Amino acid sequence: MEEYLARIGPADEAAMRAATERQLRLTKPAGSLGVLEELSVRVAGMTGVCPPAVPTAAVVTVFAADHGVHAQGVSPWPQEVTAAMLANFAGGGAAVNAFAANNRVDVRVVDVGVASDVDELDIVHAKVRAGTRDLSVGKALTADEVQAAVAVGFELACQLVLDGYQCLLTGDMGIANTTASAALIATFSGGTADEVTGRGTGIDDATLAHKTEIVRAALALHEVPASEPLGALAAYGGLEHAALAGYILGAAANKVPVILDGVIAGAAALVAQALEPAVIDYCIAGHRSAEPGHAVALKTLGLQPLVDLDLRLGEGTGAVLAYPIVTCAVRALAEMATFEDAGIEA
Ligand SMILES: O=C(O)c1ccc[n+]([C@@H]2O[C@H](COP(=O)([O-])O)[C@@H](O)[C@H]2O)c1
Ligand SMILES: Cc1cc2nc[nH]c2cc1C
Repeated sequence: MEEYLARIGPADEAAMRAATERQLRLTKPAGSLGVLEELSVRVAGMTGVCPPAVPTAAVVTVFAADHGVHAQGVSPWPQEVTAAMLANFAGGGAAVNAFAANNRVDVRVVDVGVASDVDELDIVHAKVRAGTRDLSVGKALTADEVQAAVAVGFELACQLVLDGYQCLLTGDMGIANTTASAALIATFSGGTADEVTGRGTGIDDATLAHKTEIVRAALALHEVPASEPLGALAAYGGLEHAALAGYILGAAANKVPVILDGVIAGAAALVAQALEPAVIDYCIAGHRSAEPGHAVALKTLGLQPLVDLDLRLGEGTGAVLAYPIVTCAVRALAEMATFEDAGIEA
């Protein structure tokens, strides 16, 4: 872990200054591209280059895992749906596949902790254990399991950058993972169980009240302070959250932008931020999920979401939807004429 964190430094100030100055010379009124201007400056800072290369090679990695807390009746869906959806991702039939095809984003699928074995050839088999233990009765993971899952995400991010990807997107699949997300978000934001617990895939009022009680009791049982991010992963899981935290750290270590999806990615990013605050310099919030804990997470992360369309699917759909906004922002900075080029008196 120390070795991973030592590789992460803050964004490049000189590249950001150059990008801010270049934005003023492009053929448009200053500030008229709104949030896209700031986004392009941030990408210059991440990559250390002005103007940065347009990140046309992008990949969304869907980390999948199961959750012992499913036994408490916190999700309306059977656990087997996690494994079934892995086969669907591999077959190209999920929403994330459709969005990715539309936006020319590659899809990688990783089994980091699915309860049953998925035999698909087209997925990365990196199972740390077959689902977490129930976070409502004890620790979800051991310290070694946390470390192993973080390493899966970090090492994969490094490999993807070696493969030529210039932008990494987060995705997740795991029935019951909005419960673990809520506990993690409460830990790092200081929010209450009521504020961070939501309907996930879609539960009724009675199940929401029960799920909120599970989160409240788990927070009281484990009492992990925000200063112990690995302890929080051990207490609540999940294996996909740990792998996502590693993946986000890996993107930052390689100076590559990482576009975050919804509430699961938000929870994982909070873990990464607690481990190394500079990681946020490399994070772009793709969207704001309808799950209430996500807005709380984004506030603590200090990130403004690019898209807000009431999505609450996961899989990386919100990140893939936001990706062309990122390429437009960078392409404008890189390819627009300056007033000088165009012979326009500014
Ligand atoms: O990305 C989000 O913000 C999001 C919000 C609600 C649900 N999900 C997805 O739904 C699953 C978890 O929902 P649940 O109700 O089983 O906890 C998991 O596969 C997530 O990818 C994802
Ligand atoms: C069908 C289905 C697809 C999903 N994709 C991400 N989470 C999901 C949960 C369900 C239930």
